[in-house]
Amino acid sequence: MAETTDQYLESLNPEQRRAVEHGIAPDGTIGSPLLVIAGAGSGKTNTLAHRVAHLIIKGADPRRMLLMTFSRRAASEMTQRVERIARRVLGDKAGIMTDALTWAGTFHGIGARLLREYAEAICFDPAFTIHDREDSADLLNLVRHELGFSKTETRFPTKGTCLAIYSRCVNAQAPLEAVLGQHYPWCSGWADELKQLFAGYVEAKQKQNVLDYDDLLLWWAQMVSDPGIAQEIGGRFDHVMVDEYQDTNRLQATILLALKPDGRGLTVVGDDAQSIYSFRAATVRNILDFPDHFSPRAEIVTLDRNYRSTHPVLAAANGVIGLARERFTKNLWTERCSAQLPRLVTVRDEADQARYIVEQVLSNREQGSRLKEQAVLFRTSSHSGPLEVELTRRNIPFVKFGGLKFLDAAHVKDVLALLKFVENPRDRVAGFRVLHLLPGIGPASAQRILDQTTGMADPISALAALPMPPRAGQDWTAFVETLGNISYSEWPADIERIRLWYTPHLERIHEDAEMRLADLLQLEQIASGYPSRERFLTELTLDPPDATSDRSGPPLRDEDYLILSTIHSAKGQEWKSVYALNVVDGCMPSDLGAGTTAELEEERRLLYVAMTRAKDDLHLIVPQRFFVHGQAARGDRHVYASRTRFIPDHLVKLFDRQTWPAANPAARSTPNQTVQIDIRERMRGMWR
Ligand SMILES: Nc1ncnc2c1ncn2[C@@H]1O[C@H](COP(=O)(O)OP(=O)(O)OP(=O)(O)O)[C@@H](O)[C@H]1O
Repeated sequence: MAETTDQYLESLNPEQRRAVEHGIAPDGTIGSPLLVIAGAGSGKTNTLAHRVAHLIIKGADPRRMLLMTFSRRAASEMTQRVERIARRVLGDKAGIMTDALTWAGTFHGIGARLLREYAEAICFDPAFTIHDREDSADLLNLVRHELGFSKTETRFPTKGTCLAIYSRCVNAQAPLEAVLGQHYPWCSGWADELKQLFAGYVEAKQKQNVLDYDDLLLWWAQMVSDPGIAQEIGGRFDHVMVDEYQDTNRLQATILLALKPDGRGLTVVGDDAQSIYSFRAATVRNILDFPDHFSPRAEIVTLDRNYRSTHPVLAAANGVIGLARERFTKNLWTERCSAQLPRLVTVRDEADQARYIVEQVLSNREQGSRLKEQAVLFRTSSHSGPLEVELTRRNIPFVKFGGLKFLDAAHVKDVLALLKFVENPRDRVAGFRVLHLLPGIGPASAQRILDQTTGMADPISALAALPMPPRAGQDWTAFVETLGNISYSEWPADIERIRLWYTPHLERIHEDAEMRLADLLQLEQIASGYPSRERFLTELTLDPPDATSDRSGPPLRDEDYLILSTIHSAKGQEWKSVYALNVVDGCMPSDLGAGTTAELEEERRLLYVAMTRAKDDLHLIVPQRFFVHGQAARGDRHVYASRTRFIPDHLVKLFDRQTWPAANPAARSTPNQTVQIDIRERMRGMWR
């Protein structure tokens, strides 16, 4: 039976309830801005979902709500939660109302939609395609060659570095010189050339009608710098809500302020202690400065009761974050008691680390805990290698999040490139990739073909009219025919046509064609869930599916499997048991992140994020030696490691310290190190 009063709010604590009910007046006037500082596991997601549901129940129009989350998955989970809450009052009408929440998505995704809608007002062609990071680096590289910078005597920064510099300037809205000085001092001597390169890059993008990731925010920010457009877009939404605000950058803050200059109807939620995306120029200042942008100041609600973790787990996490240099949120508290301290486990090396985890995971499963309730977290995707081998050997299914993405695979990129090329035939990066697939067409002829066609009014017809390249033969005819068919076919039939065209090339290029073909079928499956080619390409480029089931084969949805995830991808999630790999200096903090104080602080927050994912059971594992990653495939360089500096001696008492396996001298004697034979000497002796 439907609830009549606000019973659905009764499960909330007083602070959560204050955040949910803030500024909702019976006469429908829109309330003042709200900042919710929500500690880990304090019910941030739950609170935001209740707020949206409460707004809908009290009569707000879901079509006039803009809800921005960190990933598309988070947006759809949020919408489902809203529906579940609203259903208690609205019954079946709840589904209709939440289906009308069409403006829920990521900042970049929403930006892309608005730019298409307002393209005319900003003199832009709405049929633009979006370059992912790799496409952007390729285009930048092309411009770098054209300007002759790749042939400089001293080494010009690589395409990846150039893109990172460009991206930071754009997102942090900082001048090139400042970015070079602060983050890339070794590139400071190239400031003039980099400026030329970036100017050329911007020109190339415009000519080809492509935008990169950063452009989606940059163009959006530029668009709303026009007060008329800002008012028009801002006026479409009564409520603008942003989750994970600690991981937004300056451009995103600029956009929000332009949409809602007086802050009415604006809600942002976040936790400064979990800010882990500064490499994307996210700044924790956004959340700290938010209240003072408005007059009167934004209302602040702090959620500091943690519902997720037991007291000992939380005490250890509080201990780690308590040593942070700058802190704004208070310590979290919980009522969940337990006698089990988190474990700090010393193992000999990464192989033992993997064995320890398997032993624990299986013993938990024996005791009734599903694999899915357990997660192994790591700083960098490559750290899980030895564990993946052990899991595969022991037949334990797992799914890995973070690291290599499905869409990074060459064959998936090939198919998407053709789709992108049909969508926007001026996109030279896509065109180049596709032409390069044809036998007999090398880089020079691909460039020549694009030169002859991309400037034409109808590049695809122009391409079809070109004389057949001498060495391409029948492959050329099939290609041109396919292009023609796709540009007129109905979505999602296009993608099947492309697969049929691509299959012989796949078989020619890759030995393991059969496996790769399975990925393409999966891509087709994903595509059928999107209403149009444009939406499919946009959404997929902006927020690619990130699970790879690696060697274990793709598990079915309702099967049980262990979760492996980078800490970054574990954001917002929780598990009964959590195992953190390589809690040693060099991994946490990572060697790469141990430069500046700010970087080091972010590494500390990463460990905090990992620890606060655990509900009952937390294992931090410290291998005494580990292999240095990034060396040649079978390199065997290893280093001796020490416990992370983020857990100094005085915090160790918060943990149950263990050594695994328990010392057993008979079973595991260390090799006798006294010299018995000197083989090197023998070898030399052979030639004397
Ligand atoms: N009022 C409440 N009463 C009981 N349980 C709650 C309450 N609010 C939240 N929880 C529970 O607390 C846990 C954490 O909630 P949620 O995932 O919303 O936290 P979060 O703040 O988003 O966490 P994080 O920022 O660490 O990702 C969930 O299991 C949720 O069901």
